Amino acid sequence: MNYMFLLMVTFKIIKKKLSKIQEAVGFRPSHSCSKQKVQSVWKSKEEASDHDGLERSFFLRALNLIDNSVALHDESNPSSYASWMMRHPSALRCFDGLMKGAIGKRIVVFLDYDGTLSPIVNDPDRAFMSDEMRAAVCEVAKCFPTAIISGRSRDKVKVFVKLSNVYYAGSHGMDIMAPAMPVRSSNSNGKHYNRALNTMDDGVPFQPAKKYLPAVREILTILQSKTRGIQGARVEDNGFCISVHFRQVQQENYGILEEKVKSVLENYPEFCLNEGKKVIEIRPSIKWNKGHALEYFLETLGLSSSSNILPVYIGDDRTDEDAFKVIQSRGQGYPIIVSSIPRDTQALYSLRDPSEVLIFLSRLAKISSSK
Ligand SMILES: O=P(O)(O)OC[C@H]1O[C@H](O[C@H]2O[C@H](CO)[C@@H](O)[C@H](O)[C@H]2O)[C@H](O)[C@@H](O)[C@@H]1O
Repeated sequence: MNYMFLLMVTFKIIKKKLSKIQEAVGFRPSHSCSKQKVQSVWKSKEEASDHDGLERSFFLRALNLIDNSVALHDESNPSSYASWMMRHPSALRCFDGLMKGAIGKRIVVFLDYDGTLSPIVNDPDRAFMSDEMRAAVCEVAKCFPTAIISGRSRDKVKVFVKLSNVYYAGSHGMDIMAPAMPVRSSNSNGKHYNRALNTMDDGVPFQPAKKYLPAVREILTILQSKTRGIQGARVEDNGFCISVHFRQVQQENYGILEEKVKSVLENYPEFCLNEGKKVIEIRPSIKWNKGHALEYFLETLGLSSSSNILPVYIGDDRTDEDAFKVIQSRGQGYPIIVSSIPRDTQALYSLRDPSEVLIFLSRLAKISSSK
């Protein structure tokens, strides 16, 4: 009796908390997004993840709500997040179905870093992943070939992840350390692909933008000096790409910063700009992205032409859409977006935030070890 009462009170508190968060996030239907709206949606997500994400995750974890679809149902605005979730259902809610679909197939796991394995934070140098997350990724990698594909430099993401049994690609896939030779896999015999990868050999680098490296270095130096006067602006060396962060820049200086970056790039026509989460990303204009990196890994793993492979890709950023598209066009695999707001995406499934990614990965590892 007391237990029931306690449970009801806790549930009410959480419901109240969640509705406050939903208000703060300002859910909007994705189908009616104009360019302007898309930008403000991104802004809302930033605010939500910065202020409310951790608190909400704490509450969900405290209740051990693995399937939170009920708690997330927005009754006052059924056309927004709830309808988006109908089109991009929770990968946790669908977990059993997804695993049924994976029987007899070889799962290969691809993970983005920022916003997926680690929460978005103000200081890019402090975007640490939790020990829990590291352990979950490690367990997954023992069961399935696993690669991290990040916009960061490969070295930096490796320093954050600190695992030796995963493959790494940095610079949005332009710096890959791939398996030295196709990995021979055991016949899955109708079971999940569970070839353990306990250690990683040195691998072979693949760097399709290598010839642009001297220009990247030049641009980096120029940008560092040109943006020095803008308080909060930060230039990050991502190997073959550069990030100019404006998360801590006063809003009235956004335009000035953007103009400076654009003026530098006028002298480097072979480079292009993309906007990420409060970051301008500069990269060589070559036809190579996270989707190509995914295909490259499959190729070097010796799995590319296999009809029964099942790539699972989890990511939260616009650059991850290229990988989602590849999975969609292969017609095999699970593209999963990490988002707490409706977004236009090629992903088929969703997870709200890194805390849900953690639960998903933990379940994935358990499923395999229980086979
Ligand atoms: O492909 P990713 O691994 O997701 O990398 C994309 C960018 O992630 C990082 O920036 C983002 O996360 C930071 C830390 O949470 C945050 O401060 C920043 O505002 C976000 O944009 C990274 O620092 C960038 O270089 C990557 O391009």
